Amino acid sequence: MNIALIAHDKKKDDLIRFAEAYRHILERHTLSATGTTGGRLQKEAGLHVKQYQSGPLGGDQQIGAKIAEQQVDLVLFFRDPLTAQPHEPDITALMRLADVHGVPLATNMAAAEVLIKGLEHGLFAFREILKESTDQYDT
Ligand SMILES: O=C(CO)COP(=O)(O)O
Repeated sequence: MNIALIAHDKKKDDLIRFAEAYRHILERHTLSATGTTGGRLQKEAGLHVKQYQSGPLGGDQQIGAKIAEQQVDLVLFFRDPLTAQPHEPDITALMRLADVHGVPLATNMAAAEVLIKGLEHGLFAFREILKESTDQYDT
C-alpha cells in the first residue's frame, strides 16, 4: 500500500514516536511525506520515505494530486488543531480529495493507530477493488 505521512510542527514528535512504534508495519509499505516530516522520518525513524515539498510550499497539494491519481491508499495526517496554518486551503483540499477518492485519512494519533492496525490485519483489500473500479475510467 502507498501511505502518505504528514505532521504539523507541534505534532511531528508524536508522528516520529508513532513511526518508531509501528516501523515493523510501515517499512513493508511505500511511504511518502511532506518535506520536513519526510526528512525527520528518514533521519529519526530510519524509514525510506519519498519527500515532497514542505507543506506550506505545496507538499499537501502534491500529495492531494497523488490521491486523485489513486496512488495513495492511506493518509496519516497528525494535524495541529490549535495553530493557524498559512496553507489551510491546501490542507482542506487534500482532505476533500481523500473523501472524493475513498482514501482513509487519520487526522490524529488515535485514529492513526486504528487504521494502521487495520492495515496490519488486511482490512485494506477494498482499496484494490476501488482502484480497479476507477481504472475503467482512465484514458
Ligand atoms: O504543513 C504541513 C502539512 O500541512 C507539513 O509540512 P512539513 O512536513 O513540510 O512540515
